[in-house]
Amino acid sequence: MNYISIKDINSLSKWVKQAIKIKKNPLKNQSLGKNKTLGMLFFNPSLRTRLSTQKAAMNLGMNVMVMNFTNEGWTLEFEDGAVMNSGASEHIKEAAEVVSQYCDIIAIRAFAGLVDKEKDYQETVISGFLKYATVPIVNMESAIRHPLQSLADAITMEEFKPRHKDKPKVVLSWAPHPKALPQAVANSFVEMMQLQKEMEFVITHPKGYELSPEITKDCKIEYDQNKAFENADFVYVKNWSNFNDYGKVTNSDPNWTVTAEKMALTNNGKFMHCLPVRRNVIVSDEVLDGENSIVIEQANNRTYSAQLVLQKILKKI
Ligand SMILES: NCCC[C@H](NC(=O)CCC(=O)O)C(=O)O
Ligand SMILES: NC(=O)OP(=O)(O)O
Repeated sequence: MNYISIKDINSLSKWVKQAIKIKKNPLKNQSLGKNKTLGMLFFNPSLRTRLSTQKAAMNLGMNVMVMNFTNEGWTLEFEDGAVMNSGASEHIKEAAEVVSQYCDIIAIRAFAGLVDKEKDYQETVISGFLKYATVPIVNMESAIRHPLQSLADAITMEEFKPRHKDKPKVVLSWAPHPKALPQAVANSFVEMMQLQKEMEFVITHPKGYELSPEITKDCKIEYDQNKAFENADFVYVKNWSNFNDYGKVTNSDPNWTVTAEKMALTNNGKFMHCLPVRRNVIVSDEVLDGENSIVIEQANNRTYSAQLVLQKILKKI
């Protein structure tokens, strides 16, 4: 079993319930991972994913090895048949198979390059590991997906959803950012929301910032952010760079920053963000520090999302 996308989950509601159960007693399965090794490979920076996944593995009694490829690993080649006479030192064929000798599960973080859309949307790095590794693979944010995040988001929404409402309203809102960021978090949030039967879902972003139609399918898009926020129970905020004009920042309109005035349009809505977040660019201090901000609980739930995934894989190996 691999965990590459939220679609690897057979029943989201069951998984969310199981994760909430783990949260109540996280050390219950401390012998499940005994003498098993998790290898965590990072091609990009991380705070939450690195520590929460490591913590999850420790809760299961696993050993953990972390390797940072940004400055420690050999540069890898992913193309079959490449003549490796410049740049990359090692082919993914050997690298993935070698890491598989030392690890029982391999977790990988490899962001989108945001230069070559086709390469990114083919998931070159994680697909290379899937092809050549001989052990299960866990996605810690690939070019186009962040399924450990969206599982933690689902857990958090289950904990905070208003109990009196049949169909809570959830809004995914784009917000400005100075740098070009991947679409992965937004893509996975959308894919997770498509599995939520009991929630109303709206995406809001400036015109031209549409995510891949293969991801959003028939999701409702509302270009008026204020209108989208009306009566919302959860506002999930994230910047992503342009998918059409690929990887470009074509809009940095501060009117899209989430402020207390905008949150006042909601149904006492909760503010969510995967973090790290740029204060007073994505969201005002007032909202982020306010009592409806649930970003810290979201980050806390990353441990239980990772622990559930590792637990399920460990039971199969
Ligand atoms: N893993 C959570 C988000 C990671 C990444 N954010 C960032 O790179 C933000 C960096 C900055 O604000 O400089 C993203 O959007 O995919
Ligand atoms: N939310 C998240 O994945 O954070 P890190 O990038 O710090 O791991």
